[in-house]
Amino acid sequence: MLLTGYYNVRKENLMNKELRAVADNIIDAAIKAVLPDEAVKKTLNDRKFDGKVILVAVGKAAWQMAKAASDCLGDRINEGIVITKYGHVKEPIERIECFEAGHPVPDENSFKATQAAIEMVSGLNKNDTVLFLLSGGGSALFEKPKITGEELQDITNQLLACGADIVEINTIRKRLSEVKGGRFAKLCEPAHVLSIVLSDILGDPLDMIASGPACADTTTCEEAKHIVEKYNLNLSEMANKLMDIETPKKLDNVTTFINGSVRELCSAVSRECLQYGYEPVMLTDQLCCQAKEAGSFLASIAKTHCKSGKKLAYIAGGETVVNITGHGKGGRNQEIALSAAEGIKGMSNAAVFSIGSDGTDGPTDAAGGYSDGDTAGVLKNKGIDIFEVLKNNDAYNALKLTEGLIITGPTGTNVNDVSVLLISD
Ligand SMILES: O=C(O)[C@H](O)CO
Repeated sequence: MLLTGYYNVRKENLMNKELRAVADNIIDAAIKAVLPDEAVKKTLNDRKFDGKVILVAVGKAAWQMAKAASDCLGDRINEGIVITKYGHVKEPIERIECFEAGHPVPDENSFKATQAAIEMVSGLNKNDTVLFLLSGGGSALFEKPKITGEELQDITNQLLACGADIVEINTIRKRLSEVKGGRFAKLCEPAHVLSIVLSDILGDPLDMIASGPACADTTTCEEAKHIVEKYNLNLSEMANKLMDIETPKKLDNVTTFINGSVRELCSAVSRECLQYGYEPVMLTDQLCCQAKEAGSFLASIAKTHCKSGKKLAYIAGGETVVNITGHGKGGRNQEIALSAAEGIKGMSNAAVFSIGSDGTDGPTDAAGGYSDGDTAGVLKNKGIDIFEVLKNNDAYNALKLTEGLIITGPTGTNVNDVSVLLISD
C-alpha cells in the first residue's frame, strides 16, 4: 500500500510523471524502513522481566512503538499508556490506554495523560520495569508543569517564536517540568526504567530528545538563565525561580537504547534510490541551514550534473529552519522543494523532493513537497512569483497548484527530514 497521496490526484500539470512516481515510491519504501517496529522488537525479544511491566510510550511515534512492544511482549505487559499527537492513534491496543494531546504547545490533554502515566508508575517496586518508549514531540505531549498550564503555553509560544533552537528550548522546558530532564525516571524509582528512544535531533543528544524524561540532564542553571536573557523571555517570578533549581545529574535506575535516527532514514533512501537505478550520493545527514538555502543548493547541484548522462540521487538528511516573514501556509520541506523549483526550471530530468519522516511538515497536512523542471513554469503561467510565495511562507498553496504536495498522513515514525535531488539520464 502506498502511503503517499499522489496517486489520488490529477497529474496533468506535471511534466515529469516518471520522476514523481519514482520519488513517491522511494518515500513510501524509506518510511516503511524506518518505522520503529523492528528495532523495538529486537530490543525486547528474549528479554526477561522479573516483576510487573508498565509501558509508557510518549511522542509522535508512541502508538507505533507501543504496538510493536505489545506484539512482542503480549500479556507480559501488565498495563500501559500511549501519549501521542492528535490523529496518531491508529487503533486500540490491548491493556494500553491511548491518549492524544497537543503539539507543539501542550494542552489540557497533555497534562491529563501525563498525570495518568505518573499514577501508573507510582508505588512500583525494585523488581518492576517501566518500559519507556520515547520519540520526538514528547516535550509537548508529556508534561506536568511546575507553573500554571497557561504560563507554560505562553512560554512555549515565546520559545517557538524567538528563534531559539531545540536544545535551547528544551533546556528551559526541563526546568519548568515535573517529568522532563530525568525527573520522570526519578518518579519511577525504585523500579527500573528500560528506555527505547527514537531520535529526532541531529547528533542524538539523549537528554534533549523530548526533553529527556528518563535521562540525566547535562544542562545547568547558568545555561538556562543565559537563554532567558538571550531571548528576553517574559517569565513570572515563579518560573524565574525554577531556573535556579537543578535537574537530576545522575540516574541509577535507567538503561537506554537508541533505536533509530536520521542516519537510518538517509540509508533507507539511499537503498531505495539504488533500486530504481539512481546512484546515491550522500551529501550530509546533518543538514541544518535555512530551508530556502537548502533548496537553492540542491538546484545548483542539478545545474552541474544534469548533463552527466547518469541517473544520480543527491541525499541530504537533517532538519532545516524557516524564518517566518509572512502569513502563508507551509513547512520547511515544502520551502525546500519550492525554492529548488526556480533553479531547476526547464530541466526535463531533474526533480527535488523533501519530507518530514513523521508525515507533518509545519502546521499543514502535507509531509513535504516535490518540484521538477516544470513547476516554476506552471506557477509563472498562473501569475505566481516563487520569491513572493517564499517571502510569504506560502509554499503549501503554491505546491498545491502544481500537485507538488506530498501527503502521507501520520507515519508512525519521527526521525527528522530528508531531501533528495533526482537526476535521470
Ligand atoms: O519533543 C521534542 O522536544 C522535540 O521533538 C525534540 O525531540
